Amino acid sequence: MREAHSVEQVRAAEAALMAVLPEGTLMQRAAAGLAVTCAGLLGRVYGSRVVLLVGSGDNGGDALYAGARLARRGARVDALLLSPQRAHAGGLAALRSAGGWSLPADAPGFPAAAQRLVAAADLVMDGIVGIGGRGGLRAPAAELAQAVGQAGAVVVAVDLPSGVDADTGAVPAVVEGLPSALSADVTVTFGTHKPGLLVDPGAAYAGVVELVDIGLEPPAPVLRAAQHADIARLLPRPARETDKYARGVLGLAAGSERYPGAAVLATGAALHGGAGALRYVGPRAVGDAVLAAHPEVMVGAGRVQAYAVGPGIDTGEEARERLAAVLADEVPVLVDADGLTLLAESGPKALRNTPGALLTPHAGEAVRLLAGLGEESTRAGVEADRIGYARRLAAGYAATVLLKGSTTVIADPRGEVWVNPTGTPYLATAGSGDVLTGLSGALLAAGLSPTEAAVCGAYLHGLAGHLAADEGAPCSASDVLRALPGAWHEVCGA
Ligand SMILES: NC(=O)C1=CN([C@@H]2O[C@H](COP(=O)(O)OP(=O)(O)OC[C@H]3O[C@@H](n4cnc5c(N)ncnc54)[C@H](O)[C@@H]3O)[C@@H](O)[C@H]2O)[C@@H](O)CC1
Ligand SMILES: [K+]
Repeated sequence: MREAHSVEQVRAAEAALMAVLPEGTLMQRAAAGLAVTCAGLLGRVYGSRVVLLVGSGDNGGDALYAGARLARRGARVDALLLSPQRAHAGGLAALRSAGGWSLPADAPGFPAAAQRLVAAADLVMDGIVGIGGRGGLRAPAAELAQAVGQAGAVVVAVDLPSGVDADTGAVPAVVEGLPSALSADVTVTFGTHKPGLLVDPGAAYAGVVELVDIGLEPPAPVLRAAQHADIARLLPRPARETDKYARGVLGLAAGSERYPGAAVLATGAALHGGAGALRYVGPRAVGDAVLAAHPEVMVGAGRVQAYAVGPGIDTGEEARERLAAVLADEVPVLVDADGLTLLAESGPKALRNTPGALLTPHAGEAVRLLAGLGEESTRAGVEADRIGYARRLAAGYAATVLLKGSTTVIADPRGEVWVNPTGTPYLATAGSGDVLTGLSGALLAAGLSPTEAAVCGAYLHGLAGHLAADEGAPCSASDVLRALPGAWHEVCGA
């Protein structure tokens, strides 16, 4: 499990540790880990060319001390001092005594000289700002970031890519064609992950994230991201004596005569979700289409362990009755798509008899659900603060909320938040949500909690998206569906 802590939590944990350690210990631990990663990326340190982008705070100090370690091993290290008067004094002295060079930003001819050094570098270390950064890159850092992007060097961000908001992953808009954040191949982060490394757009800037343990003992995380092993532990596996009913039966109320495809896709995905059986509940003609595609499905109402309701059911009176019938069954329920639009009309009271609910809105549906709580919002507002809105919805509806998007965020009513690390833009395709609903619904029926079903469903769905788009070709929701068994194999080690 990857865990992320807020800047405030990191600062508090750092203060507690610094109170009992000799001064400078934490920075030395950070710099040592950073230098090891950089040396690994360089392969041969002796004779390599390393450029440090050094800002005015301790993030620059980390870069300078790590640069000193590489210089001692024979690398040519040049530090570009973006705030020459405020560069970390101890770090700069260490670099110089190790044989490294520095070039202050106020030196004559700095821009051209700095760009030449960047163009010739094997590795660039971004120590402009870390958790103390506010807002995006400014001149001259923004010009350098552009030069770094055009150079062939490996880019290593120190703690987090400069310009990325550590707590939210937000990256300010591009100004005058210059990047507002540095794009890294590898980020070496200290003590714990920062939320901005796990949430887009920040996550996309961070590249591969490596964690260096510096001994921090932070409290409960503000954000979690599951890994293969976490998902493998949660996924249902049939025991020897199990029968199909013990494995869980999912009731699926999806599709309408207008949108039969949603039912077929959701059913197909549910058959790959680990439940023992599936009951389709809906119009006769849609049931026939479902049966034609998936003969293993039972058609018609009956006893189920969980329901998934909503994709393609439409929003008329008949759909309202279907949703009400599902919610009256008092089993855990997943509500998606049209089901969410209808739920938003009645607000959280419609879920009062439900033992556990999972809501899976995209940003537009989230706006409707928020209106059901009496809160006005916009799509853009939700996109810009995904974690905050997912939390508010989870608390307001007393349900787990899976907010779909470039980074899918899952919040539970207690305020715990997960981000899904496996997403891909290829999943932004018609019917993709129906696949997620069927899959997560089946996991719910198999006995996972709404939050576990959301975390595992989003994870497998994302992996399947990657597998389906493996050749870089656009894929359809049906391709994602076909890739689901491959995603299970990947997670469970086949
Ligand atoms: N907190 C910890 O536990 C540890 C922190 N360390 C390092 O210290 C960093 C935090 O250091 P600081 O608190 O000094 O803060 P930073 O070095 O992240 O940045 C703060 C400095 O940057 C300036 N600044 C802020 N936004 C800017 C922008 N957009 N453009 C240009 N300059 C900007 C500020 O005026 C301030 O001088 C961490 O990210 C990490 O790299 C490590 O040395 C080890 C331990
Ligand atoms: K940085």
